[in-house]
Amino acid sequence: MSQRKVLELFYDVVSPYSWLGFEILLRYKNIWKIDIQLRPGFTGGIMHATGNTPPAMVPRKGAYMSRDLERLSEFYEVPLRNPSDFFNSIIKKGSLSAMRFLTAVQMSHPEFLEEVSRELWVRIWSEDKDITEPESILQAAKKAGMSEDMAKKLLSAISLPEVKNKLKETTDKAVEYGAFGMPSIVAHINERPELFFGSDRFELLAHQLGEKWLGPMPQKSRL
Ligand SMILES: N[C@@H](CCC(=O)N[C@@H](CS)C(=O)NCC(=O)O)C(=O)O
Repeated sequence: MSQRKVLELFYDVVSPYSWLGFEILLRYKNIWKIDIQLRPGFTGGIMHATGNTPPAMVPRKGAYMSRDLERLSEFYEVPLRNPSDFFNSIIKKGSLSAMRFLTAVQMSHPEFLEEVSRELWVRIWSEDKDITEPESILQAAKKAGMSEDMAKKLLSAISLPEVKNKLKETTDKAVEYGAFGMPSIVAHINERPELFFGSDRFELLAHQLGEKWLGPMPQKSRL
């Protein structure tokens, strides 16, 4: 039996394009028979390490991005909605505590990683809600089906050096692969890691994997 190809998805919940990449890859998981490794990282760390800046810091790119996301939301059926105060929620408040929480989830209860990630995206990129306060993170964990006890325990772990180091290690690994932003997908094809940046390279990724791109909703596709 042929082995599933491994794809690492480096993502950050502050990044709306990461949400698209995450949902699309998961839709294709069994169609392309790929093994997806979710790798929560920190965009701020990648930007710092590579001298890059978030695209929306250029006003014209920010305006384009806002319309781009509206169109992509409809196309991919992911309920993205631009936050009312982009600068405050995305740039100023950011996602460090949320990404440390996801790292703690990954380390101790990886079975919740997918759903807690999604609930954090729903808060920040769909419901225009905070993801930085402890109560906000606990709410996301609860909606993901985690018990309050477990969520509180993981939340108290986010200041531990092991958790901080693991997030840094994941971020550094993405940079080592050549990443300069999020999402970054690393496909292990014929033992060679191939980096794909963004959520708009799926057609190319499919080609490289020797698979078919069936559009945004592959389960519904009649191609
Ligand atoms: N064209 C990409 C854009 C992805 C993107 O802009 N990602 C942001 C974070 S939300 C980033 O890290 N950008 C770095 C860059 O553009 O250099 C897509 O459609 O997914």
